[in-house]
Order: sequence, then structure tokens, then C-alpha cells
Amino acid sequence: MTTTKTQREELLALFEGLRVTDVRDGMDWNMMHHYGSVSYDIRPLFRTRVVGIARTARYVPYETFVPTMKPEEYTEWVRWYYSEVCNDPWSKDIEDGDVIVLDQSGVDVGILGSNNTLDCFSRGARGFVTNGGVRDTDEVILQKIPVWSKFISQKMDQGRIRFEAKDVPVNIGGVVVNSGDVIVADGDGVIVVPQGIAPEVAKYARQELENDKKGRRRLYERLGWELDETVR
Ligand SMILES: O=C([O-])CC(=O)C(=O)O
Ligand SMILES: [Mg+2]
Repeated sequence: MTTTKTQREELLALFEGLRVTDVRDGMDWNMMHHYGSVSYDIRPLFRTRVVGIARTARYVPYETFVPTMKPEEYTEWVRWYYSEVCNDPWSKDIEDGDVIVLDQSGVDVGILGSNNTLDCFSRGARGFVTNGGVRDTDEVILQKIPVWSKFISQKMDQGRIRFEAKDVPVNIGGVVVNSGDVIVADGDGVIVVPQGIAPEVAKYARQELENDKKGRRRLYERLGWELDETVR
């Protein structure tokens, strides 16, 4: 995994402005046709784009039952659960430019919400990808926090899911994501680029973007349209 701040900035600069489709093409140009595209059922909560470096964590189903208790005892139990069982030790590691990638093992909870996404965002995270759910979505959208998820879930974590490991390989929509991989995400979904091939992928992705711009610029001119930033 890239460690220095400068190396991270250089890596991210290679992908700045590239679309998911350009990066898809750049992977193809490197004979990676089989790899990188996260399943199309993992979608953005709203139209936005992000380029970042993956920071992964895995969560698994909670195996234990919830003891019977009174509502006034439940508040304390939930506090314990979030601090000891479904915690997020990876959040202390967040660096500028991270995309948080969570595997929630198919559990129907909103592991991401209005609070924890904003907290991570304030620490430098640029966006979030989960193969599970997000909740509090009206506020997440209002706060403009980029999230790609499989579904929206109303449910909290306690009694349902627990933290298992951080910085481990995770399977997100059929792609193994490692901490340090490059993540590009936009309205077309999410693509993952293994760090080792990132410069070669970015080079041919850039070629595809420039060809697309050139072609569409000619069509804009034929149509008498004003040129916008997507063709300049
Ligand atoms: O509690 C959670 O795990 C997610 C959530 O609702 C929030 O952060 O607002
Ligand atoms: Mg919440």
C-alpha cells in the first residue's frame, strides 16, 4: 500500500477527471477485461463522482442473540455494542483522499448514515462504497457525501452485524478490493484498479477520454453548441 502523502497525491492526480468508462477502457487496454468493474447493482445515492484510494473493512453477521431488557437499559447496551462489537477502528486511520470500502456480508443494515459518513468526511474521506446499505439518506444527500451502495436500509447495526477486520481483501460486487487500490466512481458505478497497474491503466484511460472529447467537440460544433468543460 502506498504510504507517503506525495505518492498518494501523484497516484490520484493520474486519475483526476477520468470517467469510470475511461478507466474501464484503460483496464481493457491492459488485458484486464475480466476485472475491476463492481457489479451494476452497487449504485450512487445521487449523481456525483469520486477518485480515491481504498481503505477496506469487513463486517459479518452477529452470531449472538440480544438479551431481553427494558428500553431504558437498551440505550446503554447500544452504546456498548457500537463501542465493542460494531465499531470502526479503521476510521482513526483515515487519510486525505481515502474512499472507504465496506463489506457487510449481505446483512441488511444501514452501516453508513448521516453521522458516520460526515465524521469520516471531516477526517479526509472522499466517498464510500458498500455492498450493503446506507440510511438517513435525505441528510446524506443534503450533506453531499458521495455514497455507492447496494440498497437503502432503515436498520441500525446492533444485534445484526459486527466488525470483523480492517485492511483486508474484501469482495465488493465481484471485485476483490485491497486497501491502497484506486477507486473511481461516478454515475456509471464503481471501478477498482489494483495499485500495481494504476499508471498504465491511467495512461490508456486518458487516451480514451481525450478521443471522446475530440469526437464530441466536433459534434458540438456541428450542432452549434457552446463548448462545455466535458469537451474542452
Ligand atoms: O449508526 C450507524 O451505524 C449509521 C448511522 O445511522 C449514522 O451514522 O448516522
Ligand atoms: Mg443515523
